[in-house]
Amino acid sequence: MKYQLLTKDFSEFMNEGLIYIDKNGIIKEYNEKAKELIGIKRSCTRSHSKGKINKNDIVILAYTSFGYDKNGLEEKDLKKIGINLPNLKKGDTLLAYGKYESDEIGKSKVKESDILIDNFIMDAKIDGIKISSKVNYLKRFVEIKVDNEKYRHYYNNFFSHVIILDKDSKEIKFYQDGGYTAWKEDLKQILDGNFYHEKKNGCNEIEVINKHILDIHDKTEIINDLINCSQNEIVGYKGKKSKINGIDALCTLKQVMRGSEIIGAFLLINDISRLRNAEVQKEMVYKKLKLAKEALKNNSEYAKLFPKLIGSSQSLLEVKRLAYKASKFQSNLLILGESGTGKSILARCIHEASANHDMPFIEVNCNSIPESLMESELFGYEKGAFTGANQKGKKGYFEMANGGTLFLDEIGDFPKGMQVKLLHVIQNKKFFKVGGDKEIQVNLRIIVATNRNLEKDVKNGIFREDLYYRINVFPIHLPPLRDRIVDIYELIEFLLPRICNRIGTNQKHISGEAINKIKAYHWPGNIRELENVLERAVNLCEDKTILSEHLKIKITKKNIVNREEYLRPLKETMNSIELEIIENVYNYTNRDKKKTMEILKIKKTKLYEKIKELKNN
Ligand SMILES: Nc1ncnc2c1ncn2[C@@H]1O[C@H](COP(=O)(O)OP(=O)(O)OP(=O)(O)O)[C@@H](O)[C@H]1O
Repeated sequence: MKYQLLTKDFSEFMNEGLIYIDKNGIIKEYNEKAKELIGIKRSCTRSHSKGKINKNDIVILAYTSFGYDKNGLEEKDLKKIGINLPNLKKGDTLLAYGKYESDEIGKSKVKESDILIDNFIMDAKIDGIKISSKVNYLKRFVEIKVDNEKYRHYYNNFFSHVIILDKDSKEIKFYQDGGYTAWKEDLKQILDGNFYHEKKNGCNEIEVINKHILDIHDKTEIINDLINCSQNEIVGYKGKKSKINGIDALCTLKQVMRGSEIIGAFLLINDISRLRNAEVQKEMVYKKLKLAKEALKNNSEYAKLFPKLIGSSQSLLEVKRLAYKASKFQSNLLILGESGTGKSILARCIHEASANHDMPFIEVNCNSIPESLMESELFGYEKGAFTGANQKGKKGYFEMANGGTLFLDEIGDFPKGMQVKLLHVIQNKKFFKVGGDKEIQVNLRIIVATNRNLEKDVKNGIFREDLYYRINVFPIHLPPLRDRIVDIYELIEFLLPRICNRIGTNQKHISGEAINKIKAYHWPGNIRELENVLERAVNLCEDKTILSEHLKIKITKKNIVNREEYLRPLKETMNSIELEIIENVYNYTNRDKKKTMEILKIKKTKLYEKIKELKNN
């Protein structure tokens, strides 16, 4: 087969990292994405010169998951800074400090991986210097603070943060930054006495073109395959799951031919670490849910009772608790919540959990019935009651629901003229059919729902006050999706397979980046909108994984106006809105500064200023 090498210009547009080597293993092309993924190019905020560690230098380290680094430390290496932790396990979070090759005993703090907390912090003082290290699992950053200088790093799967202070001056002589494996700056290498590179404030890049691939990369399986492929030892492959510099990636290898001669090979790297990250986060949510459930042990029945009502956030558990209580007695209920939050589904769940679950559940959408037909639809009519009526007469919804539940959705749209009749029947459980003279007695539960502010409607004279008090005996408020965004994982897990089945397509997964986009959005249409967006994405996505570009949602100003925090100077509010927009877009572009500036049409100085502000928040 004949392959043409992609031109440089084109490769810079690619979403995948691309590395091309000739048959001698010399790197001829290394696109921007590959540099970014491997950390060949990194942006540093502070400078330090090239150097190596010396006896009595102070080492401060913060490992999110000990032992997960390639070439990383082993427990025995920690002894070099006076730390002895024989029970330290792979994956534990480790915060520690100590002096290199000194007799002094270092200090450490360890958190096992299955203990769930939001922050893990260690504060200390060493030789009069205040140090503080912290892992924030929610925002996924790890930070070391020396006096008041903060070194923060955001991570996907793990990060090993290190700062070294000079024994005499106590100045920072080394700090860890992204891409440390490519820069050969793993702590193990440093503690073994190897030199670390100089860092310049701004963009730092390792020269890779015309270097041998093994000068830049270790001889891992994938790099070995690349060399073998360029030498025709293997033909290549597509989409193999592998690790490159600790990043989970799908790797594709192809030979490059000129005529019939093999002149090299290229490696395409598709970063899937974010997907893994989403998995990890999902797992954390599940674990938190488990803890929450344990905390609510006494009432655990209701958590299990409504499996159709997906979500385990605190606020939804509270809804389930109330709904469980409500299902156990025959009182009328009012369900409040924005459109698409699941009011209908909740009403049905309550009916199904009640003693009368095998009796009818009748759902009526009040705004779909013309006012002129409302009475006959609700209460039925006798034969010949009016022209055009059914000869035999008809049962109304109240009679149909007898013994079970009548669910009146959109009660806020109930015509004013009919409200008094509704009040009567709710109070007395008795009514007359249209054209009838016999009062009919029913025994049923009435659940009403609305997305309107009924209190306001009462004030404005649109809704009868007496009816409002009658139906507001037991209100349940369903929170909007944006206020229980942790439920997004379970909802997607529930909805996606159903949508795929319905459409008749293969099951799809969702990328971590897409989940981030979903989480950043405000979901004015709630779960109904989420269903629609996912369905559209399934239709647009030709592969197995839904990417953020398949999600047709926009993070607009409209999404953020629904706030009650404006009682302060306008300038402050505007600043925080601006910050929020920048943060959203920055996260949306996967922390791509260039893209963020392009989208927002802002200058570099402004973006950097705002990012700094975000970091300090
Ligand atoms: N917690 C949930 N778990 C699973 N699906 C849900 C949940 N909440 C809502 N849905 C789904 O979202 C869609 C909208 O829900 P539903 O019709 O119950 O909302 P609603 O609040 O009654 O909306 P409206 O006010 O517009 O009538 C439905 O397809 C429903 O199945």
